[in-house]
Amino acid sequence: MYLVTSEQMRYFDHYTIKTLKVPGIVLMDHAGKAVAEAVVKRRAKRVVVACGKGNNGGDGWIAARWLQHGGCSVHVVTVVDPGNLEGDAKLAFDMAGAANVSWNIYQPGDLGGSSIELLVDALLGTGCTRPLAGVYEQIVDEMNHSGVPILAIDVPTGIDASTGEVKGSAIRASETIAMAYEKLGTAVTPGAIYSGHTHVVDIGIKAPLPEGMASYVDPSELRQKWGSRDALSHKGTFGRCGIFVGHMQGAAILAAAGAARTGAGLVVLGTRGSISLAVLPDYVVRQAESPVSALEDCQSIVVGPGLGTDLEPLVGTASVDEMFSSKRGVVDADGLKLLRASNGLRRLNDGWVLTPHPKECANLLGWTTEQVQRQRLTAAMQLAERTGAIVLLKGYRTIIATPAGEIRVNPTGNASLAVGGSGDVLAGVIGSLIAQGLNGFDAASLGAWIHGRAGELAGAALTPISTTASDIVDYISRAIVTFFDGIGARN
Ligand SMILES: NC(=O)C1=CN([C@@H]2O[C@H](COP(=O)(O)OP(=O)(O)OC[C@H]3O[C@@H](n4cnc5c(N)ncnc54)[C@H](O)[C@@H]3O)[C@@H](O)[C@H]2O)[C@@H](O)CC1
Ligand SMILES: [K+]
Repeated sequence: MYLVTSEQMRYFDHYTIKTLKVPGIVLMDHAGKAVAEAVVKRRAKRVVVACGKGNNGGDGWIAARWLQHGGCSVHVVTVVDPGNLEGDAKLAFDMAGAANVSWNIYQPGDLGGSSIELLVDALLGTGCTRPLAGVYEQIVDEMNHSGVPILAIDVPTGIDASTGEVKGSAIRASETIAMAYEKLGTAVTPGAIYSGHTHVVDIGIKAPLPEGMASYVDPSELRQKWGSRDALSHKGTFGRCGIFVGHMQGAAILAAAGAARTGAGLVVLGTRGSISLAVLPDYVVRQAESPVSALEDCQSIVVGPGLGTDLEPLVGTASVDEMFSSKRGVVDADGLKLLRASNGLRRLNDGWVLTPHPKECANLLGWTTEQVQRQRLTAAMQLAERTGAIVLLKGYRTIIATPAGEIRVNPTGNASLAVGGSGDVLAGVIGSLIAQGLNGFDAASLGAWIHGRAGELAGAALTPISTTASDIVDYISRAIVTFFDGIGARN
């Protein structure tokens, strides 16, 4: 399911109107009618539509006309004098006016009526380019404080439709009706939190799609790239995934369990010391002065889970430098510190996947954690560009970015994943997929999807409260079953 930026949406609108000769007002009529249908589905009878000055406002006027046509009690509050509307928005107002839709120019306090059942946000859409101020800020704050559910047209007002940034006030919608495509800014946080449930409606827009469009992680696309196992396969077919084992061995063992459950032919634990866990029948343990040499023959290496203080002796060593230059794998947790300490933020190849949480991402970029959380998409893209690696920025709606600027957003996962060790499991899952031959982008995307789905399933069975990282490992198999069935997939 594609996710589009404002600029891409403008191009699609333009192409449909200019090349396919579909008048803009026809598209707007489909948009407004779809909104009216969504309102009717919610059984709301008394509705107020708040309209702005652009085409998003035009969608609002059309929705109001259709609602009136269907017998709903609807009223429009507009922040601009309709006499100043232009183009299709003006036509939309004329149609609503001819149908006797009631309206007034917004005055603070207008939305206090206790009988309103639903507010429709048609203030700003993909054209919102700056923080809200003045009357827009006033009406948005009043709508948010009204206690009435809000249905947003296309994008909640105040959200940057391309990046998901919220620079000031913004509508907190319970539902968003997106025209033609969901906007990237409502798929990633913080924008996603403001959008509620997002539905996409077809309004007749069609255009050639540019290469490398952003999308949700899509099982139907990844199913073609992973998972088929014929009868002649053997453990060598599915790669060796090496895990660096530092002194916090539990974390590395969780990564190893994630790797094994996701199908690596062999999981190799490389350690400088001894491994105290008595029996580990599923893994090969190799001891060597340098864990890098112990994992020399592995197709992927997971560096970080549980590395702890074992990090210092590795910093700046030739074997670590050589590993980052020539190998592929996953760098997580303390591995990210090792990466930073070894020649600064060096350039890697895109067979490496970095899996920072927001604070680790902030440390790598020299930002604050709050800055990363405000600009998650930009942060992930910048880190990928600077390092040359794939970046998976953890958190709700995990973002996966390539150095070339490609983006995927993971739709799976819930609060069950917010537990110690969960990230170690994810690192192992991705390392395993790289060992099996997936490229870094696909491995990170599929790994995030499987890990998130395993968390959802574990949480559903055990409650998110008592789900542990080991439970997430135990549910990986069931997540893989749903991956192949399409159950639980967003699209
Ligand atoms: N033909 C089309 O282009 C179609 C557009 N559609 C709708 O139109 C929307 C995009 O329309 P527009 O490009 O007119 O954009 P908007 O309706 O989002 O508004 C843009 C206007 O608001 C102003 N503005 C930007 N940021 C502001 C702020 N913070 N405070 C106050 N004013 C601000 C801009 O200067 C511009 O005048 C989409 O989101 C969608 O809802 C749909 O009806 C489908 C067809
Ligand atoms: K809107």
